[in-house]
Amino acid sequence: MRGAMRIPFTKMHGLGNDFVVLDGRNGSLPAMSPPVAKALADRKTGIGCDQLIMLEPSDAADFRMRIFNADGGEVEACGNASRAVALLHGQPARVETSGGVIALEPLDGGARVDMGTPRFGWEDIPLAYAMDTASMPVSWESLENPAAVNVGNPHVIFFVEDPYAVELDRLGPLIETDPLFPARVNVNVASIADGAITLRVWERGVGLTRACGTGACATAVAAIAHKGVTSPVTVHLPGGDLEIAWEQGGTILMTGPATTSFTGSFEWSDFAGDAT
Ligand SMILES: N[C@@H](CCC[C@H](N)C(=O)O)C(=O)O
Repeated sequence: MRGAMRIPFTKMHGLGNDFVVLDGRNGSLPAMSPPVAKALADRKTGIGCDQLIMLEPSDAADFRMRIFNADGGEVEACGNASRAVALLHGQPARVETSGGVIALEPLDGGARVDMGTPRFGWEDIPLAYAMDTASMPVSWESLENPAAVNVGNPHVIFFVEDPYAVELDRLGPLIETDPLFPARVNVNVASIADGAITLRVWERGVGLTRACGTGACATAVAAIAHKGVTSPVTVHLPGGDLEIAWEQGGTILMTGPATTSFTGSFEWSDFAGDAT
């Protein structure tokens, strides 16, 4: 068993989607694992967050960002955390994620992030079998014919009259875990009015969040590609607004705020036990 090891953290959020960020860019931190991430994310017995973000050295970019959902699962991308990390880093950077290399540009009070190129192939989402991802021939009660887009992580998008009339807390988990999505999926319900998008998201591995950056990117891309919406587009989320720009064949630019809430430290063995 190791001796005491105190780990500093920064608590941050993007539009109320909140993160515990552990800065191991100099290689100083012990290895993160799903059970430790889940314990730290617990809002009653841990620090509490939607995503645990671990920064590590990288051979492919300026540093690496690893993303763990509150359920402990490691995932490929997180738009809001990317802006938070841009704020923390304080200068432009290329960042390796398991969903691809993204580019951060800090702005006053937030950041612009190049989230890379969206993918539309059914194998890219991934789906369990071939189908049209512009209007999928599937439904869950009143939610039907979603679009699917992978923006580093997998999303389905239902365009509806009123996203706030959808029982997303009940339907979200059914869709997230449907066998059609072998990697599970993030579930977006959106409406379009006056050239802008209103969006709510059931996040894979978390549940309802106040905002989802990749959800905003995926929904904006689907709206531009399939619904005639013009880029750039404002996406209204429960926690606030993001601006998303995308042209066919190009990369997605996401602009929005990020905030540091507080800093602190914890004892590694309180969360990792004897695992290290
Ligand atoms: N909150 C995030 C998305 C985090 C990952 C997502 N829940 C997944 O499982 O893919 C964002 O701002 O993009």
